Amino acid sequence: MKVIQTYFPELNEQQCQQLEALYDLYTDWNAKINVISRKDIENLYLHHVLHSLGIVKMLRFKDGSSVMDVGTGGGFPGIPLAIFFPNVQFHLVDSIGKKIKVGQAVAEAIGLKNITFRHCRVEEEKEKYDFVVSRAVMPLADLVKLVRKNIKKEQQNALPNGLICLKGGELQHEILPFRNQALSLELGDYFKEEFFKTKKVVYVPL
Ligand SMILES: C[S@@+](CC[C@H](N)C(=O)[O-])C[C@H]1O[C@@H](n2cnc3c(N)ncnc32)[C@H](O)[C@@H]1O
Repeated sequence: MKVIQTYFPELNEQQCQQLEALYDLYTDWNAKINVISRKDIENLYLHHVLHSLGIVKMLRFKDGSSVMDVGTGGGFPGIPLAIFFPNVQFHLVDSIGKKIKVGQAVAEAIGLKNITFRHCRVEEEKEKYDFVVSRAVMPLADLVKLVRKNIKKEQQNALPNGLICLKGGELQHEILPFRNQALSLELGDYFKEEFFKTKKVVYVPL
């Protein structure tokens, strides 16, 4: 948890308490329904919470914005982002009902009010949002195809509406079709831990 406060000292007491509570909640839920690799639960804050907050380095969503997390699993990156941006509305979708149940239980336990959940495939979701976020769900080109319908026309943020993804490893070929519009950030430039050396945040306006 300390690592989160080191990089985001602006978090208030309520946000810190909510983040703090995640460890026990995910440890308990993960023992019943696997949403994080079991040996990785020890690294919850570094590998999952801080990684999710990497999206903040690309864009600070304006109050009143709406964001959909596609393939959220147990709530990443949606839950850490909903804690970080209490005045932004988040909608988390996943095609596996059991995983959505975990996210819902965690959000309820920490009293998150700015979050809704839906058990569905993103193909079925028709609502529109300012941004879509995602981690470890599908190749960029597939995601772009599926979520274009979910992006609002009206703009209110510092970047035009679009998709912001957390990606690892070699990305050149995935980004190629979008190279003229996409922006990518190396998370290693912001977070010094080894884990982030290969991690990137990619933005595609839609
Ligand atoms: C590897 S997990 C990643 C979960 C979470 N984003 C994380 O980083 O911990 C991929 C998730 O995407 C979901 N998923 C894959 N295709 C999907 C689709 N078409 N619509 C909704 N969810 C999908 C799967 O059910 C799975 O929970």
